[in-house]
Amino acid sequence: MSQKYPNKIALFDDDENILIALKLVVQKHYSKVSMFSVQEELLAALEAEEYDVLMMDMNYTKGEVSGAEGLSFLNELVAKFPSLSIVVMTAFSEINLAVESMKLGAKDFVKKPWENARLLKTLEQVVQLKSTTQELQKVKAVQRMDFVENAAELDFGMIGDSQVMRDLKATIAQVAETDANVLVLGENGTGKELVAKALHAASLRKEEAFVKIDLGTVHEQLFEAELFGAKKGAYTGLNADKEGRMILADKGTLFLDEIGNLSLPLQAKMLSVLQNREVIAVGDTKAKKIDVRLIAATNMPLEELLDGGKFRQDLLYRINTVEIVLPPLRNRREDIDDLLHFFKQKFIRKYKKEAIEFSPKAIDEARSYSWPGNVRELEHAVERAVVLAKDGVIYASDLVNAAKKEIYAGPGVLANLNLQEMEIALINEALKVHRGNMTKAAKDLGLTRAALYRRLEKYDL
Ligand SMILES: Nc1ncnc2c1ncn2[C@@H]1O[C@H](COP(=O)(O)OP(=O)(O)OP(=O)(O)O)[C@@H](O)[C@H]1O
Repeated sequence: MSQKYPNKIALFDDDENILIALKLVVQKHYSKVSMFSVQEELLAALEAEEYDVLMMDMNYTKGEVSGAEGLSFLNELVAKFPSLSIVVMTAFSEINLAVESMKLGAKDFVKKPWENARLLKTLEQVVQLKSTTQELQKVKAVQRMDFVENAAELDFGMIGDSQVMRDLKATIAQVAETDANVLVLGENGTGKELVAKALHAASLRKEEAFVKIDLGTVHEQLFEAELFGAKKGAYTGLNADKEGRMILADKGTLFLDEIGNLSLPLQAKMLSVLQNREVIAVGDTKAKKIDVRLIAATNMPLEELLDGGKFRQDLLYRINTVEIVLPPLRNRREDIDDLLHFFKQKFIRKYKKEAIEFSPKAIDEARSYSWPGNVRELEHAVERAVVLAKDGVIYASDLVNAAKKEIYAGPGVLANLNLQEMEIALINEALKVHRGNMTKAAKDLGLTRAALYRRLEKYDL
């Protein structure tokens, strides 16, 4: 290295001799190197100006050997300065401490006594990694904004670079221009509607209407009037002709969501409309021709849909010329990071917030969480975390734990309906979320501290 890197490096050790020895090695290669031996001074300096890398000794307190104090200080630094890259120094025998530090968010470690060349190599790699990540993030952020604005030309506004997502985008591009009917399958919140819109936006019908009908919410008796329209006076209270939504979709795309909810009699009606490509409004005698591209979606697996004759096979064959299956988020975890950052930026803009970062632990936990509500759950979790974020950091407890808690209390997902067992489960969950903090757990549970203690005793928790 002949030239100096323009990066700012902070060195932290309570042994001044070590600090000086370190500085002598590092300052030849970096334009600014500062030494700190007192925690408070280091914190003040990091707050006052931005450093790129901090190299810190994990056993900085004289006589302190467990490293616990070092870990807790590291934790504080990671949370307070998420964009600072931290390299820890540990004694040769303390590989566990180095591993623990990396888990908490340190970028690398150097063993003491150190070899100069190795130490500089580590530092150089960390600095380079940091600038590459920053560059990539910038490029990606710009690209993503374009995706949203130019969905059809670019990436359909669909975030995710996993193999599954790449294949999906290729399929969309391939199928969109044909007029083939498409059936989109996937759990709730996996992005089925987004796929339907992408198909429309990339199709030759993109200038025409995209009409969504949620079959889960259309009232059985109003189905025909809603879909096919109704003539004035066809039923009490109808004082003017009512345009059916299928007519609105003429020449465009009709998106039938929750197709699995359609009753058998309505399936028969739908089938005849699709076969004849015409609808008859309620109270009318004349049929109207319609030209729609049909996209249907359901969160039921196909076998379940067909199980026990709940869904007509002939209708299925009409709507599933092409099938697109969206896997749950837990099966494409590579997309989680991209989604987290995308939604964070989206909500920072929406709520006009200053820069916000995720703590490394928040990202780690988000990567391993199962996201039963898929992308929608992740989007909501990030939105809530952005709104509530303090000091520009989203912690794991604000993101994943909060999401888990919401799911836990949500309807239809309870493991069982036994009140006592649910009470125990909720108490355990609250204690976990608040890391054993009784006051906060009690508040969340809607109990006084005393009432919580009584229950802990009662259930022997
Ligand atoms: N790959 C993705 N990139 C960006 N946003 C996504 C992605 N997938 C889903 N979303 C967003 O997640 C939310 C849920 O997606 P969408 O409504 O398309 O899911 P869905 O499968 O149709 O859900 P449901 O079955 O509950 O109707 C939407 O806000 C959508 O924009």
